[in-house]
Amino acid sequence: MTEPLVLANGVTRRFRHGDGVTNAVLPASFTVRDGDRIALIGASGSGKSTLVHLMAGLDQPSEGALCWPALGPRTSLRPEQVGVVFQTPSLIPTLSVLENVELPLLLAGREAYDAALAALGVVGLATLADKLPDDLSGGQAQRVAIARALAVCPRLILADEPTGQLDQATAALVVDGLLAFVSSSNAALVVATHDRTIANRMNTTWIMEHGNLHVAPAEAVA
Ligand SMILES: Nc1ncnc2c1ncn2[C@@H]1O[C@H](COP(=O)(O)OP(=O)(O)OP(=O)(O)O)[C@@H](O)[C@H]1O
Repeated sequence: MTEPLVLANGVTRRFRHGDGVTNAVLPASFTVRDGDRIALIGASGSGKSTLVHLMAGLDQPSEGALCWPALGPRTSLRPEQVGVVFQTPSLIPTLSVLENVELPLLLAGREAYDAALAALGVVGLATLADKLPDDLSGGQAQRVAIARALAVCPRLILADEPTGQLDQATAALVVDGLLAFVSSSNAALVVATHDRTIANRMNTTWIMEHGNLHVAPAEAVA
């Protein structure tokens, strides 16, 4: 078996504010492997985004061990090893669709044009390459954000409520784009979502409840 992409053992995240403390993630242990398709579901405020940020290396645990055995150290994860898609697409308005998708490739010193066009093709938007973000619908903009995260071919895609602002039909298209990519590359996908329809399209469901993560038993961190 190949090394896990993410390995967590007893990971917590606490936020202090004034005299109070929020336990956003209580001790959580889990593994993410190539090809996994995980839905992370739970009520608002249950800790999903906090967990996604930890898995992306955007944040660090208060306690516990979190590592990326197959990917390398936390500081080297993005954008090439781990692609992150947020609820709002945050495209650069003065760049074309294609240029937005090319950006992480150029920053990584890689060939950009063909890879960006291919990523747009995966999400069904190659014909919009020359448009500006303002010319796109919300769903199209989100699919461009997905193409931008996928263009570098990361082995792990983390999507935090990627369809939170979209109607059901558009949300399905966005998920089609994500699944098309992971099917073609064997990348792992973790999607935080309130939407059971989307969760049902993944092959594993993790449940967050008041900071408690319910998953299959995890491997111990060596
Ligand atoms: N930077 C922060 N500072 C203080 N508290 C925070 C911070 N980030 C998150 N929290 C708190 O941690 C808890 C979990 O928040 P989180 O955003 O992870 O939940 P969520 O399940 O993603 O919610 P939603 O579905 O509404 O996005 C909440 O009580 C939230 O207020």
